[in-house]
Amino acid sequence: MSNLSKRVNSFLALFRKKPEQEFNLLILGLNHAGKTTLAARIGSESEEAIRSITPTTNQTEKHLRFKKLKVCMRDVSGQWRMRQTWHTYYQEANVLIFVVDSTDAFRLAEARCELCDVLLDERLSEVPLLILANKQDALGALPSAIITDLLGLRQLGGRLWHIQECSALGNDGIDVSMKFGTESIYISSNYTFPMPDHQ
Ligand SMILES: Nc1nc2c(ncn2[C@@H]2O[C@H](COP(=O)(O)OP(=O)(O)OP(=O)(O)O)[C@@H](O)[C@H]2O)c(=O)[nH]1
Ligand SMILES: [Mg+2]
Repeated sequence: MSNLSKRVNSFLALFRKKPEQEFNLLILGLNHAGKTTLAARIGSESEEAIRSITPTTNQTEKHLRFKKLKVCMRDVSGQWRMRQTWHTYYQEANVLIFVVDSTDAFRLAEARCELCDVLLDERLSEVPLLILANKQDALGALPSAIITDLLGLRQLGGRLWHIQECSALGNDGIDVSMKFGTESIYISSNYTFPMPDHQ
């Protein structure tokens, strides 16, 4: 190729559309926390489908568009023996969503241990963390301030994190949660597109 055609080619390349990047949201948490219900809610599934969700056996992936971003949501099982497979999804994660059942005070210590383990992994060291204090519609749900203490979130240091009360089943607090999700993608990946408005 001549020098001239090389230069023309590189000039034209400036105008070619880059393939759109897809961002990975990894949804973790203990079994029964509400991860699949959340994923179905974000994916705008029907009420009937959302209310007939059963425990996850295989991980599921949903590709969708959220606030102008192309997103892949990974929802994995929180059953004890399946937690050993979580690490296989760390490498690609851009945002980690950790769902807790706010009504299950007894299992918050277990959730804290699992979360600690997850956050110790080097592959997630730069990944923003969104904690969802789910099931706020249910009687006895603990507020996010108490869950923050019980999970030891104030000791997270420099990591970008946020805790949000929500009800995946009642569709409450999901939009505001995802606002953190998308903003943290923009911040952590230096994504150059304009920030979307969140109306
Ligand atoms: N009251 C209430 N129940 C919820 C909420 N979110 C989920 N649930 C219920 O909690 C139960 C477990 O929900 P799942 O979404 O299957 O939980 P999961 O975290 O995916 O569980 P695994 O797949 O076993 O890891 C279901 O009966 C849901 O209907 C919520 O916001 N409020
Ligand atoms: Mg599930």
